[in-house]
Amino acid sequence: MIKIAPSILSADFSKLGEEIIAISNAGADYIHIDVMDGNYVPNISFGPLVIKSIRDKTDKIFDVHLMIDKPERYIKEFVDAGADIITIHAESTVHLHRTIQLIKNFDVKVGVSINPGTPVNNISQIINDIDMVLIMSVNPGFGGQNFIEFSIDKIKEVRALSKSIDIEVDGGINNETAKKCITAGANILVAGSYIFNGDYEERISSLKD
Ligand SMILES: O=C(CO)[C@@H](O)[C@H](O)COP(=O)(O)O
Ligand SMILES: [Fe+2]
Repeated sequence: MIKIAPSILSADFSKLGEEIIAISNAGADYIHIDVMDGNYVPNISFGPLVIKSIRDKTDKIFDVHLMIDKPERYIKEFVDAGADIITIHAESTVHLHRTIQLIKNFDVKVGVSINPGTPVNNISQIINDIDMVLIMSVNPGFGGQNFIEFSIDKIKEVRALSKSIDIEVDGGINNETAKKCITAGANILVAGSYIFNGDYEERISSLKD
């Protein structure tokens, strides 16, 4: 089953609540929430207070993608804000294994993401401890970038390590790149600009098809 996770980074922030409701009604499986600290990535988005304020707009899974340095400092805040899945970057913490255990101690799922320049090998040691691998198919920080083609090989590599793990792909996803990702073994697709720049329902079903 392919799941679609619209990234609200491309939503209209002036009416975020309405956007969450619209994207949920259009068939989103997850709501992908990009948290950026202006340090780990060269952009600043929003934090737990904003997430909390939209939590009651939908029952969909809140898929929180933390692009922040030392995410171990804020896990409790994101759990309290309503995160269902918390994904941290392998490059963002010195103590990856410890931070994974910290997240697992709360009742939420844990994902680990790797940037385009990070080899899959960097997460082979912890892959059996986590629920999801998030392959970044652009350099993190901004929506609307072009898909990096070698991400396809990385998806295949992760799928070879685990038949059952969730593999999410994030960055430059459209109906063409989606096909390649799914064929390579991904089962969750994040899409921001592709979905929010069109008819939400049509775009979500074109990704699923
Ligand atoms: O995490 C990120 C960017 O760092 C993403 O979730 C983007 O928001 C995806 O945007 P598109 O590439 O689909 O426009
Ligand atoms: Fe993301």
